[in-house]
Amino acid sequence: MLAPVYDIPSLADLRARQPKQQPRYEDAAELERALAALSSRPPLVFAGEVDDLRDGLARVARGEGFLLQGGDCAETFAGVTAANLKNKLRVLLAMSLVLTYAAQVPVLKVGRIAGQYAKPRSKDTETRVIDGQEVTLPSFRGDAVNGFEFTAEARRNDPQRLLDVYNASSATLNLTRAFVSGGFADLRTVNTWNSDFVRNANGAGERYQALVEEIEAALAFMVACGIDDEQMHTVDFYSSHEALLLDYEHALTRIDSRSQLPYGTSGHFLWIGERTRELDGAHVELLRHVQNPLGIKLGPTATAEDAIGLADRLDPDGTPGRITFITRMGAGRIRDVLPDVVEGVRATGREVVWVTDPMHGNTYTSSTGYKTRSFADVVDEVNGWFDVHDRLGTWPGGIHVELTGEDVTECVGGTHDLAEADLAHRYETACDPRLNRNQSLELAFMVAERLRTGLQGRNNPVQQFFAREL
Ligand SMILES: O=C[C@H](O)[C@H](O)COP(=O)(O)O
Ligand SMILES: C=C(OP(=O)(O)O)C(=O)O
Ligand SMILES: [Mn+2]
Repeated sequence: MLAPVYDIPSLADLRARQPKQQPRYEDAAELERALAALSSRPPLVFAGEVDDLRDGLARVARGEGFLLQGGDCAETFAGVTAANLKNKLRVLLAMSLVLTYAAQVPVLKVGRIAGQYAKPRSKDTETRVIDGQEVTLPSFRGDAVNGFEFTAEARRNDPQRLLDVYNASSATLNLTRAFVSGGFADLRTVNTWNSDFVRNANGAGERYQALVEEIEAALAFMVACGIDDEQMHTVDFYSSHEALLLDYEHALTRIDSRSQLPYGTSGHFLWIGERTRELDGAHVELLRHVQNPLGIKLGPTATAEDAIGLADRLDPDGTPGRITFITRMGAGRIRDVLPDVVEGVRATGREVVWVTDPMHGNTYTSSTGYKTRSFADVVDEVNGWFDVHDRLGTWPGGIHVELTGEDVTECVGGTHDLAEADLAHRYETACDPRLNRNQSLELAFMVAERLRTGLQGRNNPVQQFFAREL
């Protein structure tokens, strides 16, 4: 195993590793000026918050917590509005209430928020037919890099956008902190959002009505017992994104003045994507130096050896809460591929967090030409993931979902049974199709059911409480 590392690698070292998925800029001097400006900006998140999240994830790894991570595939600058953020937080908080009740453990709430502006793409260019002519332009790589609009000017990589990412993330974090501590997250209000959902949710509504009523009764009981208002209405909420752009992440990697240790300060939780997780690559090299909790995406070709190699490189001393494996294998592959990976990692004695991303292995193009996902496939992958963990006795530690609080029509299926023909109605994503508000809540209720049935015999804090001798 490698020794722990306490310095920050140079940008030159990272660039020499020829990292994948990085934008090239026409004017190198302009990039350097933007990075110099970024380097002098204050951190977006603080070491103490990052440590708290890592400690929370250590509890998840032990089966004493659950992770809910969700938000847009690609945040956009235009999407930094109070209404958009409020709706996104609302759906995440509503999901988290149901999950907390069902899992009988605290739920860590982590947004794909305040930094999720850069996208790895499968193709470098995009071709469209315009006025009968084929036009080919660079792919959209997220607002951090270029513009979504299909014009040569918009698709030009612009280093100023890195500063815009910082500003947009800062505004988002500011509002998020205000929302989650200012009464918006009050559990009573949150439960009314869930009852609205079940009331309007066709068949699924009846199935989940009882759960909402139980939660309401539990809340009423807590109030009757005199639980203080503060506990009812403040929650912790963390930010996360894929640490894709090395220029940006490097500029925001800082030595914490108290501990003298390096932290990624662009977000609390950083993850390495499926396309950039080579062991000797620049992404692993940068992130192995920071103290943040790290996510690693594992696709359908991942092996136990890959997972163990990454864990050894990124976490040589086995820090609790450091490693989260986010599996995104696809509904058709999860039951075959996941068991070996989980068993291999478990045999090393590591305690990691196992999370399912049921989105990225289930993308296809609809007959109407939209990049979409079927809610049934999402549910199938989640069920497959639960089946594997239940069989192996490992703790299914959390879900990672692309979602929005808006009533978009990007994924088919769900309570309102969206059809491919409906996709055109409100297809607004800048990259991958997201679950809309109802689909997200339905997923939370479905996960809650699985958590409840899988709880038998599990030694969690609630069960310990009831088992304690009086
Ligand atoms: O979000 C994930 C990836 O960026 C995305 O799925 C890639 O999409 P593409 O295949 O359209 O490039
Ligand atoms: C790019 C993403 O995922 P993956 O790396 O798993 O493809 C994503 O989470 O948006
Ligand atoms: Mn995506």
